[in-house]
Amino acid sequence: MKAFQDYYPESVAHCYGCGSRNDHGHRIKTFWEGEESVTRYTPEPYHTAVPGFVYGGLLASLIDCHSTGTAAAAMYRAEGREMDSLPPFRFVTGSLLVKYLKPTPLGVTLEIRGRVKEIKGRKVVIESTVYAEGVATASGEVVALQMPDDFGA
Ligand SMILES: CCCCC/C=C\C/C=C\C/C=C\C/C=C\CCCC(=O)SCCNC(=O)CCNC(=O)[C@H](O)C(C)(C)COP(=O)(O)OP(=O)(O)OC[C@H]1O[C@@H](n2cnc3c(N)ncnc32)[C@H](O)[C@@H]1OP(=O)(O)O
Repeated sequence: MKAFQDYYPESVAHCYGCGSRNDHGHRIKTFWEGEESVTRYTPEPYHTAVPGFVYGGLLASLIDCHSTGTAAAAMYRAEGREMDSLPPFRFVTGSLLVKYLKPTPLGVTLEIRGRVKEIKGRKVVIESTVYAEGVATASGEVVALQMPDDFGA
């Protein structure tokens, strides 16, 4: 089964969090499970905050890219379109709010689960939660915006 990120065109697949063409990045893979999107990721020992626990910046990065990918996939779903149909939906992060609920242990596979909170025009709001062995350790809200044609101009 193809992940959301496998549909990103090669020309924009360089993102540190989710680009398949970034050898140094996290290269997350996200899939639908019913109404929720799911990413599974196992942090490396060097992703340490204090010994035994995951660095919060990594968790923010995972929530960010999990949520922007979910935003794009949700927009395709809302319009009843296949994810390889044109024109592509490209989303960037407008805002990212992370709440660290409990220390996140290293050495286990994390599960990030996302839900669509709102779709309005070019804006999609996604709520995502990080689970470690079934315990919610961080939650986030991402406002994702369709990338303007003049992005970076
Ligand atoms: C399933 C996939 C299928 C295939 C997909 C195909 C292709 C995918 C292609 C590429 C994927 C590429 C990369 C991977 C994806 C993500 C990468 C990870 C995330 C990042 O690492 S990405 C870098 C960090 N990111 C930036 O570098 C953004 C810099 N910034 C801007 O480029 C503009 O600032 C922008 C575009 C954000 C907004 O500009 P704009 O002109 O479009 O906005 P506008 O004024 O029209 O507002 C419209 C509505 O958004 C609300 N709104 C506006 N700005 C907001 C904000 N900041 N926070 C919260 N809400 C905001 C307004 O309040 C209004 O809301 P309302 O309608 O409710 O009033």
